[in-house]
Amino acid sequence: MAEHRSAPLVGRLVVVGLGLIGGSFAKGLRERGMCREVVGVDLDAESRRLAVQLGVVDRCESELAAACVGADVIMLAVPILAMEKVLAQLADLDLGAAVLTDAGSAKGNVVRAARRALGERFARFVPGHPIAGSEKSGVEAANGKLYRRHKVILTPLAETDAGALALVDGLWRALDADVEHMSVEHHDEVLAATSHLPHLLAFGLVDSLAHQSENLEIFRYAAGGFRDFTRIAGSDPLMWHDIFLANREAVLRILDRFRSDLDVLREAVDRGDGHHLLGVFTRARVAREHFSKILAQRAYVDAMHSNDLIFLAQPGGSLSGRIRVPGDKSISHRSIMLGSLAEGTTEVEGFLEGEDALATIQAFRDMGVVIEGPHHGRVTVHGVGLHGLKAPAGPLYMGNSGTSMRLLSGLLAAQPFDTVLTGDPSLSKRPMNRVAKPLREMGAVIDTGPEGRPPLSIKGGQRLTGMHYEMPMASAQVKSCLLLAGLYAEGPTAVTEPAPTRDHTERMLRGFGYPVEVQGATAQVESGHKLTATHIEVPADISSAAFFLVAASIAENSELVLEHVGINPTRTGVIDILKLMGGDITLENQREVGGEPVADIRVRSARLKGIEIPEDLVPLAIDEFPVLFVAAACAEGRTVLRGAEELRVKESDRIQVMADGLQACGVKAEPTPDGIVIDGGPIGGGEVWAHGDHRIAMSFSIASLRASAPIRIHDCANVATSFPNFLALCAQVGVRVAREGEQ
Ligand SMILES: O=C(O)C1=C[C@@H](OP(=O)(O)O)[C@@H](O)[C@H](O)C1
Ligand SMILES: C=C(OP(=O)(O)O)C(=O)O
Repeated sequence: MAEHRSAPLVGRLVVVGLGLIGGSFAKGLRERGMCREVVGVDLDAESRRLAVQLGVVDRCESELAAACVGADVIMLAVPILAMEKVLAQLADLDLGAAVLTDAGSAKGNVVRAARRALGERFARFVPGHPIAGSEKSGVEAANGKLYRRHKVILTPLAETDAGALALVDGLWRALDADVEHMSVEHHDEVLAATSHLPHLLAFGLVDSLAHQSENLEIFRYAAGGFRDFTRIAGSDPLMWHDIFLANREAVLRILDRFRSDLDVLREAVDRGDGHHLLGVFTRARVAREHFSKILAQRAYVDAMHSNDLIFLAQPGGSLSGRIRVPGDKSISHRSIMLGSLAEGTTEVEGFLEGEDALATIQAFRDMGVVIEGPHHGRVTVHGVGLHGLKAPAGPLYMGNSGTSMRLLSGLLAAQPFDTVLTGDPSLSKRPMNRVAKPLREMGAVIDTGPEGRPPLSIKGGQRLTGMHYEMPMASAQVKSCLLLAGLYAEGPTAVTEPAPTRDHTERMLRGFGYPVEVQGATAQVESGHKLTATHIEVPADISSAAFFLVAASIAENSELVLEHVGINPTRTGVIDILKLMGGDITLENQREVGGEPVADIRVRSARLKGIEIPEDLVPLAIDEFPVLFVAAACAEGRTVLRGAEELRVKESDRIQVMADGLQACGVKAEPTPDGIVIDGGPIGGGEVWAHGDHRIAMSFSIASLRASAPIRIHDCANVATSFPNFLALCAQVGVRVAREGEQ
């Protein structure tokens, strides 16, 4: 590959210290033609000889003074405790307008030394730290690409010259590093925690075991954990000795904090407190997975590309086979919420391992609940009882999940501690007054962002009073929110809905032994009872199955069985609507599992026709409309939807976004304030935008089955919120959609 070359940024670069770090900096800039000349200085003659031989530098000098003549940039890459001496030597030289920078792993002491030594010239010193260690060392290991996609932290001070900073920043960027600027203090704290403390523990553990063991015999058995944990104890002792002396204050602060956590762990082991241990271990494991993802992304996601995950759907195809789509999202959320508030241990099976349900798990972990899993859909929730939640350390992040935020707001309004609920950009646009207002009527103290949007700040320690609330819109989230608040309120809390909505909360409360009275459109609870842990089997999500119900209906020669799908009558609107359109759908093997009806659903290709969708079916199919619009586009004649304004406040404005996408594919689709009018006809290919809405992304993937050319769908990452294995199941049954570039 041709090396990327540009006009030289600097005339003469001097690199002091030709180890891995300095050598790689010199070599990378030299290879890219960023300097007219690169001069190396090192005390070691062999390093100097090798540096020239390996093309790391143009020439070498043994004396600092000789090397620095005419220098434009001087990089100090010497051991950190040698920095002070080199800086003092530099102070005696005439450096003209040269810019100085360094690559030391601790910044506080280098900056102090530089300020002392350089006087006026301190403004031309740009402190830096490339985070790119390697087990290799020495100039022989110098690698011009070492810094590619690695973080480089610059810690400029108030007096640092802006031009000098821009120059050093530009050099690192020329090496494809991700440059960040932060304060000296922040740098040293962060590095003490993420790098210095782990090294101290690794060195300390190996040494401690080595001198305790009489004959070192134990190391013969020290495979796995020991080897992994102590890999970094193989690092350069002299270098680390320097780092700990240089960053002493920050290391001591983090070490003290860790020591007190370690004491708590010790006490838990001593007391046989498995609950505490499990709490620490499960939280740590999730945190570790989270970090690994962040780290992996750094390695694979090119900074040039944004986060736009594109699905490319190829035209045509037919479906066959039997599949089970992932667990029901609504039921998964509730299993964690009620399991956490129950007394005893709740086992959940079939749990949705999608980001929305994981956000709910994380929120309860943040409030001190020990939750094991999910592992292959199994989750174990160690309930803390209705009054056992603890104050979280920071805001609870709900990601993309409206259900998490709205249901939790009811529960949190009644807790003794304050909470703040935040979400991603999509959730941050969604209306929260629908829950905040009635909760305030019950005595809750809640602040929202502008126009009733997140974040929600909920004040703890309020006494809630039950009430009878007539909901202005048919929303299971609002109903559930108020019922959860009602578990803590004085007197009965009743909610009347204008039309039936999903009743998973009512069913599951009963499953946990909590009395719920339902009369007609009104559900009522009263405080003073308790939840008792139970076993929950989550059926497959009919909202996810819906994509395949439509897919197998519109694609020719298709027959598909969707196994173990939840067919709670408050959720089956999609089946009713497809049947009204002429769909060939049969329910087999109907049964009840843990209080929820379940069936295998067989669906075959059918000639669909347009219909006027009965308004009473709207709340029963609320999440399925995006894909039902695709069915309408493939149907003969006109389909009209009314009374569905709620679709405008989901993860996206689903009426507008679907209309835009269908139109882009040549379909006649006219949005109305509360619905849409779609005339069935041919579907072309096209470029569409999912606007971060999982259901839009999946709907256009399905539309491709009847398209005449590929459909390119932008912004699909959120498919993982509800249906993480969507693409794999598509491939399994014959829908030809994949991430762009992976076909
Ligand atoms: O209670 C629930 O689990 C849900 C209720 C519905 O929202 P609304 O109550 O806002 O209609 C639905 O759209 C959402 O996906 C899940
Ligand atoms: C509306 C949805 O979810 P939520 O409100 O939980 O974000 C959905 O999944 O379609």
